[in-house]
Amino acid sequence: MKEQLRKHYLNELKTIPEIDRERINQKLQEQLFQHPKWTQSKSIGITISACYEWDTIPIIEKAWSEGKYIAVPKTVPETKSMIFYYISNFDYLKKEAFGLLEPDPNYLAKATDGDLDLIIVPGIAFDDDGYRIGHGGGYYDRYLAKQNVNTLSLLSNQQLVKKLPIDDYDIPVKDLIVVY
Ligand SMILES: Nc1nc2c(c(=O)[nH]1)N(C=O)[C@@H](CNc1ccc(C(=O)N[C@@H](CCC(=O)O)C(=O)O)cc1)CN2
Ligand SMILES: Nc1ncnc2c1ncn2[C@@H]1O[C@H](COP(=O)(O)OP(=O)(O)OP(=O)(O)O)[C@@H](O)[C@H]1O
Repeated sequence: MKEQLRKHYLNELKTIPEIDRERINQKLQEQLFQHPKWTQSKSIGITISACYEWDTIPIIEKAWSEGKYIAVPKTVPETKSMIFYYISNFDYLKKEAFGLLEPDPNYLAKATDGDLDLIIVPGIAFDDDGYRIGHGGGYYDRYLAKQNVNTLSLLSNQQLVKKLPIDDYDIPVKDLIVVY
């Protein structure tokens, strides 16, 4: 069920025309930068976006320009866990599984639990309650199970579903910014 939904919505995302993608990216950023969770957060955890994901690069640059701290996740496949590392430029990133860019721990400082004021959670489909389907690694569910941190996701209405199937371990995102 989840696997089918994941495939379907991933395909939807991949086929959004470039012109719409640009407009949605613009609006997501506009709304994010006005959001109280953004303005009130000093340290933000966010991924480096892959091609079909919403562009996080301008978001990271904006954060730096506002004096915020940015931390990006490195996945630990053995334990299916994530560790966030602070970055202040795009120099120390490495291509890892699935072509995702991850921080190089040899050069960067770890964010300790409780450091981050806000985590911007990636996902493929979401429902009104903030439940989400991601890439299927369960990385965010495991991470968010360990600590109660503010979370927010960015999505287009094409990614919004009335009701997703929920498993015991699923942890909903607290706020959604949806662009129509
Ligand atoms: N840009 C970006 N970075 C991100 C994420 C993301 O969604 N986007 N992640 C968001 O979580 C984490 C990486 N997510 C991953 C999710 C699944 C698998 C993976 O190994 N998938 C296997 C099957 C998983 C399994 O065996 O259960 C596969 O697809 O074959 C790897 C990384 C952290 N970084
Ligand atoms: N807190 C947890 N403890 C143990 N296993 C978990 C936990 N959370 C998720 N899992 C496992 O992770 C797997 C993937 O979960 P799910 O399909 O919800 O991932 P996802 O949310 O789509 O992925 P991601 O969080 O990486 O974007 C499930 O098979 C589940 O058993």
